[in-house]
Amino acid sequence: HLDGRSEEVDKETRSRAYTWCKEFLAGSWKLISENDFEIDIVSGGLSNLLYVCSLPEHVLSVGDEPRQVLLRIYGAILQDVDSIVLESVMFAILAERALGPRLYGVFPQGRLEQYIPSRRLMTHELSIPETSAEIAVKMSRFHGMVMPFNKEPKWLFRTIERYMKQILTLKFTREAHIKKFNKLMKYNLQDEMKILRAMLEATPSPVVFCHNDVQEGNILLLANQDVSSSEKLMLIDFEYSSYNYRGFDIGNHFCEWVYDYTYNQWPFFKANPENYPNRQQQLHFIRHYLSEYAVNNANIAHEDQAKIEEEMIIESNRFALASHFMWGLWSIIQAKLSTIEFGYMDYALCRFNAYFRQKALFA
Ligand SMILES: CN(C)c1cc[n+](Cc2ccc(CCc3ccccc3)cc2)cc1
Repeated sequence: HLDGRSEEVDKETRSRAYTWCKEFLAGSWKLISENDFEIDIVSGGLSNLLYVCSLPEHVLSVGDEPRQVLLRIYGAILQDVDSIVLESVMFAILAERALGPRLYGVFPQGRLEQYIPSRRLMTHELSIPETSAEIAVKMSRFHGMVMPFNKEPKWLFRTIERYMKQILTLKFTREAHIKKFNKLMKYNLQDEMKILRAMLEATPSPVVFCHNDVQEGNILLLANQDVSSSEKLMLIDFEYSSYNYRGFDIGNHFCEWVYDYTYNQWPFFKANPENYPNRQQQLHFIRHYLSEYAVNNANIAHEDQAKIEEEMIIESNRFALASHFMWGLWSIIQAKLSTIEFGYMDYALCRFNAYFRQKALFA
């Protein structure tokens, strides 16, 4: 946009947004005219459309109404209604417990959220010690929450089984896909799924409320926080959160140190396997994760603490296998279904190669 103005928001959206803000927000939002109402596009993704709505400078606040809000309009990809309901309940509870953005309005087409001046983290920032320590504490707080959802740890293998079933029905036509798909099928993934399930059933891991996608794109770096603050980050995007094994959230996060999704040429991701956290970096994360609990039972003896840390390293690295396996399957499906320009089949191959390398180390 040559003149630096953000792209125009279409009239229809503008007027719906104005009405939602007028009806759901209090104070000066009721007093402004549609002309005064300011709205800019934040992201026009496929799943959700995001806009920032603002009061104009010359309109004074009446009370403590927010001067800016994030308008989320649920995208064309109609997720089933009950997953929207569940996700909205989850978002509202996390908001009330200050573990996520505030929630100002909920309606069938979308919702009004706190607009948080921030940027998303980049892959290379995950390994910065202070950043990694704060991610561990935020994950630990997330895991400490009691949520009104099913507490049976079904999500992991139900999801893997669902993806596996979908894959068996897929028919690839593009030559490039067929070659890679056949390579993947040589891995005999159905037998491998049984081996993985047996290994994880033998790996104790507490069932907690997991985020399930703690990657750089889902971690906000809050603006105007001073550098030394340990409250600089916020976990967002809870659409895949569920009760699940603690080890999955930690192991999956460790895997995400390797994959940079901002690579701007084919296959649009860059894998750096050498970036997977080493033992010292894993211990750093796990110690900060546990420090959140330690406040409660400070009297853990030194050697017990060392034993707990050692077991968590094994637990996390075994569940990292489930992350490779699940997102590898997910990516094969996306190679068929998605219209986004991304090397999903290459990504799947990458994750399964990592799976077999990691298995040789930690199985
Ligand atoms: C469904 N879910 C919670 C996940 C699915 C896949 N992954 C791994 C992953 C993450 C991001 C991507 C890249 C998606 C993308 C596609 C096009 C352009 C930029 C990013 C691929 C695989 C994590 C979580």
